[in-house]
This record gives sequence, C-alpha cells and structure tokens, in this order.
Amino acid sequence: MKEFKKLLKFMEGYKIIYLFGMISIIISQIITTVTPLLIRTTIDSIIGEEPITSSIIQSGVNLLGGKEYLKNNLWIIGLTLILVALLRGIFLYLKNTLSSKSAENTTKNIRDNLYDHIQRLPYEYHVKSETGELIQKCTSDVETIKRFLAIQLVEVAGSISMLIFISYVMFNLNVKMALISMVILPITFTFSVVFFNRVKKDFEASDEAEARLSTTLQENLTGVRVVKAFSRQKFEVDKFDEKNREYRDLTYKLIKNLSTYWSFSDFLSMSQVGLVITMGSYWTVKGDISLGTLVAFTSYINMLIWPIRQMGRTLTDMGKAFVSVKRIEEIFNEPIEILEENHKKPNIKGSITFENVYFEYEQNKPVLKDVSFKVKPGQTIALIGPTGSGKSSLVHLLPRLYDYNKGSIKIDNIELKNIDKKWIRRNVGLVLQEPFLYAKTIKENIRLSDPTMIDNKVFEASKIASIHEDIISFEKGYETFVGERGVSLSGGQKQRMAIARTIINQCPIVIFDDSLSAVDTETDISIRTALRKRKNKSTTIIISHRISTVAEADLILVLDKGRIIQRGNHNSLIKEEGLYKRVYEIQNSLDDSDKDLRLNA
Ligand SMILES: Nc1ncnc2c1ncn2[C@@H]1O[C@H](COP(=O)(O)OP(=O)(O)OP(=O)(O)O)[C@@H](O)[C@H]1O
Repeated sequence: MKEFKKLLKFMEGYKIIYLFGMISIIISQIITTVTPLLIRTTIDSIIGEEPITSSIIQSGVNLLGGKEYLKNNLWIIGLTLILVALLRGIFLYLKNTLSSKSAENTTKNIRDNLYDHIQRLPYEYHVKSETGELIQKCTSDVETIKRFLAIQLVEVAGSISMLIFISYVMFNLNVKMALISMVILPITFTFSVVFFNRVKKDFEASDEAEARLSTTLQENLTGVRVVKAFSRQKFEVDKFDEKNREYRDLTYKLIKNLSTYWSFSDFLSMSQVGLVITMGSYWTVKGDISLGTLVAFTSYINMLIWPIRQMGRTLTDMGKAFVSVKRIEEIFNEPIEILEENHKKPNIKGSITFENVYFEYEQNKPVLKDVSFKVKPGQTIALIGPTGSGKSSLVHLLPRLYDYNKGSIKIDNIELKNIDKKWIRRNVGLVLQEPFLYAKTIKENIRLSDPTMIDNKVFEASKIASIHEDIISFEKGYETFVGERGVSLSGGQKQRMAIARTIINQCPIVIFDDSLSAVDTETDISIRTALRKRKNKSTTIIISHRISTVAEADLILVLDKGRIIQRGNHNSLIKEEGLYKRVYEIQNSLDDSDKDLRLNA
C-alpha cells in the first residue's frame, strides 16, 4: 500500500485522465454484457414466443419498432449488434489511449525526476554505486511501472467489473445455471494464482540469466583488445557458451512449466464450458430454461474464463511493479548534494594552504593524516608516492568532491568549507586519470563547459595540450566524431584532449591527476613548458609516478600511507635519503639503459 501511495505521487497531474481510462473500461464491460442479452431476447422473444419480462428490454424493443416489426426486419437486430460492438470499441479505444497517456506521462515524470536526482547526488554516491544497476532502475524498473499502469491495473479493474456485471446478469437470468457456471471458476482462479506465484522464481531466474548473458557479451566487446592481446578467445567463447546454455535451459524450463499450465488450465476451462452446455441443454429440454438463456450463458462463460485464467499472471506482474517502485524509491531516498549554499564566491587567485588535514572515507580509517603545506598563486606543486598513498584523495578535497574531517584547507585565506561548491568547482580544473570523452565531435568535447567558445580558444588549448597537430591530421579535423568512449583515439590522445578540455577554462587552480602518464616523456615536457608560458599562470598540482614530470615543480610532496614523508624541490630531495631518491635512482638507471638501447640500435 505504501508503494501504491508513492506511485500516486508520481501520477500527479494525470490522475483524472487515468480515472477516465478506468471508467471507460468499466463502461466497455457493461456494453459487453449487453450482447448476449440481445441475442437471448431475439431467440426467445422475437423469433420465439416467450414474453419479455424485463422492462428495460421491453422499452428497447419498443424503441426499435416492437416485437412484430423486428420479427419481420431481423436486420435491425443485426445492425444493433454492430452498433453495440462499435460503442464497445470506442470505449476500449478511450481506455487504451487515456490509460496509456497517463502511464506514459507518469513514467516520463519518474524518469525526469530520477535523472535530475541522480545528477544531484554527491560524487561519493557515484563512486560507490554500480552503473549497471542504476541503468536498470532507470530503464527496466520504470518500464515495469509503465506496464503496470497502462496494462495490468486497467486489466484487473476490467476483469473485476466484468465478473460483477456478468454475475449479476447471470443470477438474474437463472440462479441454477449461474451456480453451475461458476463451479470450476474458483479452481481455475486458485490454480492460476498458485501456479504464477510458484513460477515467479523461474521468471526471475530466466531474466537474471539473460542479464548475465548480456553482461558477458558487453564485457567481451568492451575488453576485446585485452581478449585478443592475451589470446583469451577460447576462454571467452567457452564462458559465453556456458551463459548462453544456462539462459536456454532456464527459459526452456519456464516454457515447459507454462505449457503445462496453459494445457491444464485449458482443460479446466473446457470442463466448465462443457458443464454449462450439458446441464444447460438438459434443463432446456426439460423446459426449465429457454434456448436463448442457454446461448447467453454459453457466451458469458466464455467471456469470464479468459480473465480468470490470466489473473494469476497479472497479479504476479503487479507484485513486480511494487518491487520496482521500491527500487526507484531507494534512489530518491539518497540525500542530494547541497550545492546552492549561502557561501562565499571569492575571486580566486590560487594560493592553497593545508593545515593538519585529516580525511577518511570510512570511520576511523584515515587516508590522509596531518597533511600541511602551502602553495603560492601560480606555483606548481607535485605529489608523488606509492599507489594508495592518498594522492588522489588529497586533490579531490580541493573541488569539494569530499569534505575533510579535521584541520583546515584555505584557498586565498578563505576556509574551503565556506566557499560555494559550484563556485569552487568552476575555479578548480581537474584532469582525471581516466578521461571520459562524450560521443560528440572533438571540438564539442574540448569546449564542453561552454559550447559558444570561439575556435581560436579551442585551438590554443589544444596546442598547449600538444594535441592540435594530431587533430588537424584527421580527415575531418576538429569535426571528427569521437566514437563511443573515444575508441578511435589512442590513450595518450584521449588524455591530451581531456587536458585541453580542462585548461581551456583558464581556472586559477589546475590539477593533473596522473593525467600525463599515457603521453611520452617529450610530449609531457612540451605540455608542461606550454603551461608555464601561459600569461595567467594557474596554480598547478601534478600527480605523477614519473620523476621527470615532477622534477620542475616548486614544491614536491612525497606521500606514504596518507602522510607527507618528504618535502622539498628536486635538488634537495635527491640529496636526501628516502623514497624520492630511491625512485629517482631506479628511474634514472632505467632511462640510462633505454639510452643505451637506443644508441646500440
Ligand atoms: N571512494 C573511496 N572509498 C573508500 N576508500 C577509498 C575510496 N577511494 C580511495 N580509497 C582508499 O583510499 C586510499 C588512498 O587512495 P587514493 O586513490 O587517494 O590513492 P593514490 O595515491 O591516488 O593511488 P594511485 O596512485 O593508485 O592512484 C586507498 O587505500 C584507497 O583504497
């Protein structure tokens, strides 16, 4: 019931339309019950000699010209039957369009709200959540709700109203026949509900197997380069075969169960029809009921059977819709990130001060401990250290993707926590380790933050990022379309495009989170030289594992297990015993052997 209330909330603005859809199905069911009555009257009282007992039917017959007139003009009855069918069709059309309109708009509401909410969730949520599951919630769960509203709920309302109207008419026509017509129906209904409840697991298992199959396919297609490089084709084919077989077997099991169900349910239905015809014929011959009544009952029983057989399936599917509403609610219950704070929006110059900063993702597991340092505007600072030492965590604090737990971070002497989040993010440019490019043109990717930016600015940023020459060598230059995930570009090209995209904004603080790793040393040098030559120099933070990249920084911080274990510039650090010197010596000897190799070649 709680879920139903939530659903009504999403239906805001479309409830009345939906109600009209429901009313339409109820009217169409009333009209459906009229047809057998018309046929009965024709057989018994127009063609036959039975008196008409119902005053409503008598008025209808009078309206059409009276008994005798109709007997000589039976085509009028035929035409009336066609008109009744037409009227029923109109209401069915209204039911379909109105309920679909409401369902489509409700699900659009859900999708829009969901998308908007997801955009506003904190960075932390996105890091932890599974993309696949989020996509499933936004697509198939929303689709399940749509089906529930547009089809299942209306179907149930239609079936219940039909059951009520037909039972009413049947009991009014003949109580004995009405009871006989309903003897087997409860068994059919119970069987349907019990069966579909039991195969629910089989349906789920088949759905999950299908999901596993597509995940395997997606993984294989995404990682096809790794598969080929490691000659894993056979392994991949076997894995796919296993998942494919699993899906086939589970689906086949489901279909076998369904076949048994439909066959047995058919048997029950036919038994019910058989019972009505046998008993009905017996009572007709005995003179207990009229021939027209027998014909009417035969029609009614056929109308009742199908929705009752289907009811179990519909009820099970309705259960799925409630689960989907619950899953979607989970996202809505996640608190959004407060961006529009009443905080400061200073004109940032770029000085950064860390004082005894502590930060933890999980309680009592600090990943940054007692971190203190100072950077002046325009200076370059480099972070180096083993993997997992906290370098990325440190720089993620600056654009306030996470907030520090203890100590103080000041930008231009203003406490970072007091600076507006949106504002600081506009002023801190972050080039991530794994650049993500959109399926757009190169130019659109580079001027992502401001699509109106003039071409010259795009070219200038690309030149600084050492990617301009590569771009103009492509047939369509800056208009080249970057495919899904930018697969047509090399790793280094993607990284340089991401650099161009960040530096184009001329932020006072720029962070390169290991984003020069995929470019060769010479390109790395030329990017850093170009950055240094820029007129308005940004405060630059570089994370790298390469000594040559960090060597020219004004301040180098060596991190280990979340603490700064060494600090200074390159010259001072290579003289000091410690991690920096060791890494320097290892990389230096590697460079020398590289030179030897090149000389000997
Ligand atoms: N979102 C997160 N939730 C929980 N722990 C995290 C999260 N991100 C990183 N960590 C943990 O914090 C520690 C520091 O990670 P961080 O990514 O800052 O290291 P790093 O020095 O940048 O490593 P690398 O050089 O490999 O990129 C690691 O122990 C890591 O497992």
